[in-house]
Amino acid sequence: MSKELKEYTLEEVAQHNKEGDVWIIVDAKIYDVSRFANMHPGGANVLYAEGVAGKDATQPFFGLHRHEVLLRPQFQRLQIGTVKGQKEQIKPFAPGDLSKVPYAESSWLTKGYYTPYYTDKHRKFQRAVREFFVTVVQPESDRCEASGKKISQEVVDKMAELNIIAMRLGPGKHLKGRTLMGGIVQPEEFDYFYEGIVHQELARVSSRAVVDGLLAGLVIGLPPVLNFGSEELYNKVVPDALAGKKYVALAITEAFAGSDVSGLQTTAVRDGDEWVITGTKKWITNGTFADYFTTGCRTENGFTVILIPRGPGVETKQIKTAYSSVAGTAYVTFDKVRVPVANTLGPVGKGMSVILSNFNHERWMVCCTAVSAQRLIVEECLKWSTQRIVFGKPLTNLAVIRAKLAAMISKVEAGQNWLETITYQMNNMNYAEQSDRLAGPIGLLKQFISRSGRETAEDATQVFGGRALTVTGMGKLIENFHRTSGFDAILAGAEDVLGDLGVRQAIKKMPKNARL
Ligand code: HEM
Repeated sequence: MSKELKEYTLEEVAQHNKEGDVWIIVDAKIYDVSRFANMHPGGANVLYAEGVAGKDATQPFFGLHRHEVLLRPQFQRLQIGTVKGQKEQIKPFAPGDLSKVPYAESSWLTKGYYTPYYTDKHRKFQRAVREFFVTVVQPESDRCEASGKKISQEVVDKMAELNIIAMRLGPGKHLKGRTLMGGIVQPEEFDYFYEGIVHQELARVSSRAVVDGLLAGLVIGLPPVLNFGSEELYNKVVPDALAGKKYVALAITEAFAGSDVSGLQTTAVRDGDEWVITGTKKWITNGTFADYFTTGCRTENGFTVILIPRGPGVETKQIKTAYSSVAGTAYVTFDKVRVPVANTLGPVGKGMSVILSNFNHERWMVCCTAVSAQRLIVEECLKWSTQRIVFGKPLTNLAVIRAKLAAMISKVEAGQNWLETITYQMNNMNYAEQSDRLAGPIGLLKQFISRSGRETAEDATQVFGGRALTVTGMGKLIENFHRTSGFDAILAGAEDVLGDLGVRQAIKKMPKNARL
């Protein structure tokens, strides 16, 4: 703040206690709200009340506002001084800083705790990623969550510069020769723990819809091109996609069939060197702005995946969903779209294995973002229940509130620890081993995390009360999480189906001679 701030005694502040001349103290800072009172969203009279006008209103203030209110430039300007002999206690975080609230960070990021998985390089990487997300992505994320507009090209370009888009696809040949996060980690060292950090940090600063809007379609739609496309197709599509210049969506689900991929009705009929594709796709993340659609099609001898560029015959329509339209969720129609046969991804008729190969990574990614979003809710609830005074005491004095906190902390810690065990397995297994041994555990983990998320959303709503029902204000993160955590239970495979998959895989592996 550039203007000179004077020091005043409590007695001096107390003189300014009436309409037209009101000062208040919040955390040792003195605000002249005389002119602001009539514009105050909470009304003028609350500022003239006894115990507020001319007084230290820190406690009631934090019962009604998030700290960020005071950091907005238009309100910072209201500060005229500080209280003599007092120092502010509630300081904003520097971008990149870790929270000191218990359980607000994973244990590997908490001072005094140890980890078998992460190194100091992971820590350095995490700090850089958080700093970037907090300074560049978060403000844009907040804007786009509210407006429903696509994330700006400027932010996408900055992400591409650091190769964050490429890193969201995990370790692999697509990272070769790239400078990752300014060179903190070399492409050949980049493991799934690094990738997990990117997903988890993204979910700390973004709503569920923004996590998806920030090119989640590409993260799930590009791997079939990377792994199954011809070299020519790879060169045509991948560099532009990873540079954030072209967007990709995975177009599998239909109104006719979701988790039951074999029931799809979009058809591709061969005509010389071209496929002619007709059908519709629903719930396609990033579909409204995608340039390419990695599309599941029914072909003569089975199911085939084909990359369809946006062009004649391709139409996309925004679907209104419970979360923000920043995710670009679309209804896509293909009307006799002609695509070169060279755009086929994997063998004709063997598309199921192309799609299935994608699922584990996608589900693991949802586990990363979902568990991180839950952790943020735990932090919100811990902060709120210690600062909120009811019947003269903090909310944490109530055993019923502490029981809710215990439940949500246990769930997030269980999810995180299981996630890290699976991530470690992914680092040590080749692709075939991962498919064989991890599809079941990842399905079960995703079921556990998404179910825990909804339970935590319910508990958090009870902790925050009415504040959890408004889109802005104290409980805004709880409201958003409560409204959108259900997406984790559906996208990338419905929760119940995935739980069942885990059990079916286990049954398949039961030893023939196992008996009680
Ligand atoms: C520098 C001083 C203050 C500023 C800049 C300020 C600003 C705001 C803003 C922006 C809101 C809208 C809600 C939000 O965005 O969180 C709000 C709401 C409100 N404010 Fe203030 N405020 C100040 C002081 C106070 C004080 C001292 C009180 C009373 C003790 C108060 C009582 C309220 C109430 C009752 C609401 C409505 C809360 C709700 O809808 O839940 N404000 N204020």
